[in-house]
Amino acid sequence: MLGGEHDFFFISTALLPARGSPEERRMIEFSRVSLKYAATQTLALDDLSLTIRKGEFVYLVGHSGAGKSSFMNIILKRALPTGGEVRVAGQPLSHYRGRRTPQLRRHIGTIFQDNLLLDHLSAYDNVAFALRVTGVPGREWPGRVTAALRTVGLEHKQRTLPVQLSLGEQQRVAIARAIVSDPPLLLADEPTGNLDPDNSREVLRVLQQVNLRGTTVVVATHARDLVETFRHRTLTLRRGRLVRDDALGGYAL
Ligand SMILES: Nc1ncnc2c1ncn2[C@@H]1O[C@H](COP(=O)(O)OP(=O)(O)OP(=O)(O)O)[C@@H](O)[C@H]1O
Repeated sequence: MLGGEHDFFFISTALLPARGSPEERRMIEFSRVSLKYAATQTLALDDLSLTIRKGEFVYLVGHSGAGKSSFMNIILKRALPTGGEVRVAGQPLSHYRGRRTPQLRRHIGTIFQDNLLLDHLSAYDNVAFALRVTGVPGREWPGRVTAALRTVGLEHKQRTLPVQLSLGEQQRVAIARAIVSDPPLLLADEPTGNLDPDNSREVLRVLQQVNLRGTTVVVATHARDLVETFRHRTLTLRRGRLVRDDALGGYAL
């Protein structure tokens, strides 16, 4: 799948690395990136350099305030770096200005804590909503939505409203919504924040399954037990700097 159907991410070819080159296998590249929030003069990211390759599953860990959400927000262009360069799928983020910003976001699935479901829509309609906003033809919705809900084990709850679902189920609907458009990149910020251990492990299993289908997955988390149980490369941030990069995983805080 990599390099196949995910190629649609590569919009402008003029600026892109040559096919098959090491550069082409990179999904996220931060080169000496800084982010200072103007209002508070907080240096949230400090000269941060790192690379995440296509198809990787990576944890981002660090104490509260270490810069994990800021890292995600830069990738989504919710925050602009005050220094350095960021590339996503080989494309400099500066390429996605103005009306191109939605093009970028359309190809990145997000699972954020504040990513609430729409209360008045069923699980099915919440997931279909993601296809509607990305312009997928209506005839494709039933098959894709059902498949996404099946992936998260909720095929039988398609017509259920969020209020009638448990927190864990709601989180799984949010995951289905994030993966239904088959994004090449999935960013999850504390995806198990409000969940009990069983539901947290279930969410991790689903994210791993999505990763096995070719999606690059980045998970920011405080959940030490999950990082230790489901081992993947783990990047540790401290005060906006990368202080550890453990290829074999492990929680070193
Ligand atoms: N919009 C903002 N304006 C000003 N400062 C901010 C803003 N967002 C974050 N910060 C500050 O930037 C630093 C990094 O915050 P960030 O949210 O990236 O950390 P985090 O690692 O995600 O923390 P947590 O684990 O608590 O979610 C913190 O000092 C925070 O107070």
